[in-house]
Formats: sequence, C-alpha cells, structure tokens
Amino acid sequence: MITVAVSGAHGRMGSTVVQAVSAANDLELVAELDHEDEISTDTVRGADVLVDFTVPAAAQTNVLAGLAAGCHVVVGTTGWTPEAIDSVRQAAVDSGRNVIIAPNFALSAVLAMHFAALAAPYFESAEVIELHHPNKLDAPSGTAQATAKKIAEVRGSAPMPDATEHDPQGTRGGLIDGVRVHALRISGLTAHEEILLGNPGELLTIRTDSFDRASFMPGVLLAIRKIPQLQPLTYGLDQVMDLPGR
Ligand SMILES: NC(=O)C1=CN([C@@H]2O[C@H](COP(=O)(O)OP(=O)(O)OC[C@H]3O[C@@H](n4cnc5c(N)ncnc54)[C@H](OP(=O)(O)O)[C@@H]3O)[C@@H](O)[C@H]2O)C=CC1
Ligand SMILES: O=C(O)C1=N[C@H](C(=O)O)C[C@H](O)C1
Repeated sequence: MITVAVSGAHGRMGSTVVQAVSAANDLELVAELDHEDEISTDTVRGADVLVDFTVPAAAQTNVLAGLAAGCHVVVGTTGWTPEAIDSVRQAAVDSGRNVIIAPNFALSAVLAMHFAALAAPYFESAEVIELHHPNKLDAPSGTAQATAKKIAEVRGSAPMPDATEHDPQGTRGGLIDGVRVHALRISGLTAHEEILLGNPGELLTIRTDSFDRASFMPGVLLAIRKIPQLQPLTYGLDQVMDLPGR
C-alpha cells in the first residue's frame, strides 16, 4: 500500500486527486492539506508520496517542505522556472527522495507534445495555441511552454517564415525559444491545446482536449506508483511512459 497526502486538496485538481486516490485499491489517502495548512512531518502523517496541485507561487516551497517531511513528491502545479527546478533537484538529491514535475498528466496531452516533437523537424512553421478556463492563474500554460521548448529543441535555430513588421498590440503572441505561443481564456473550456505545423500547401494539426479533470488522473496515479523508482528529479510524464521514438 502506498500512502498519499494531497496539497491543494480543496482545489479543482486536488479534490479530483483525493477522489482518485481514495478509489484506488493500492493507495491510501492519509492527509488532505490546503491553503492554511503547513506541510510538515506531522501534517503529512507518514505519507510515502505528497501530491501538489496548488498555485505557482507556492509550489516550490511546498515541494521542499514535502521532501523535508520525508515524502516523494508528485507535482502538477505549473509556473516553474529553470532555477526553481534546479533547487528542487538539489533538495531531492540531499533528501534521498524523488520529485516528478509534470506540466500535464493527461495522456493525450503528453502524446500531443511527443508527436509535435517528432513532427517539428519536417515543417517550416510551428505555432502553439493553448485554450483554458478563465480561472487559470498562469499564462501561457505549463503545457504550452513545454511544447514550445520541445519544438525548439528539435528545430534548432531554423527561422520560421513570418513577414510581420508591425504588431503594436502583440497579436502575434508570445515567443518561447523562438516558437509563437497564443493563450486563450474562454468560459466553458477546461484545458486544450493545438499545435499547428505548416509547409507550403499542407498543415498538420495536433490537438489535445481535456474535457474533464478525470483525464489527468491515470497519469497522476502512474506517477504516484512509479516515483520511488525514478531519478531524484524527473520533468514530464513522457519520461515515465515507455514512448516509442524517444
Ligand atoms: N499537471 C497537470 O496535469 C495539471 C496541472 N494543473 C495545474 O495545477 C494547479 C492547480 O490548478 P487548479 O486545481 O485548477 O487550481 P485551484 O485554484 O482550483 O486549486 C488550487 C488549490 O490550492 C490552494 N492553495 C493556494 N495556495 C496554497 C498554498 N500556499 N498551499 C497549499 N494550497 C494552496 C487553493 O486554496 P484557495 O482557493 O483557498 O487559495 C486551492 O484549493 C495550477 O498550477 C494548474 O496549472 C491543472 C490541471 C492539470
Ligand atoms: O490550469 C489548468 O487547468 C491546467 N494547467 C496545466 C498547464 O498549465 O499546462 C495543465 C492543463 O493544461 C490544465
């Protein structure tokens, strides 16, 4: 039996994780923590794994507190900087516990990012559109940032055709490692992303839709079950799944 504490347990994602962990025969929910709760040896109640779905401003502190309390930590909270990830990596090494940070636990989103990276070298244009519910705090989404970085990594510095000279309102979107990213916030949506890859006369569209937060749960449970065997710091659920062509 793997014992689990959830941080952000009253939120949209945290409450869904609480339900999913409670329903799994091999997992036991031992603590539900939220905004006013300190993460400590006492409050995690001996949990093997702490799962964090809170807010970008709190995630790093929560992860460090989880490690100090003796937990492996599964992190879904977005908004990470490379410096924050490095500090968590070092803390994980020092603690002898492991951390996985995944910007998206939905299998369709992980595969969309993977397929985009496989396809990107064959197209001269690539742009990312992410579409989310309007309560989301961060833009662009962690998934869109990770997607853009993966595309940039495989394309190198190859320029994309774009004659735009005048865009005073920034309507061409943000640039992440040379890849344009567009963030939409629309009532009625949950979490969606489209990657558009173009060549003269052709377009490849890769789209992932999370219509319900249940979509993230198989990935979260997979991470909880695998984390004791992972490296001190893993970034991305693709590193845990056995994907072809990696
Ligand atoms: N990796 C993935 O697959 C996914 C990641 N996400 C990410 O997960 C995060 C949470 O999203 P979502 O559930 O929609 O957000 P919510 O706002 O619904 O939930 C966040 C929860 O965290 C609580 N909280 C705020 N600050 C702290 C703190 N310092 N310590 C502990 N708890 C705190 C909030 O309490 P209060 O409301 O009282 O402030 C709230 O209960 C976001 O970063 C989002 O981008 C979302 C979906 C999937
Ligand atoms: O805030 C959300 O809702 C989501 N956040 C994650 C992100 O920023 O990529 C994952 C998913 O898109 C839902």
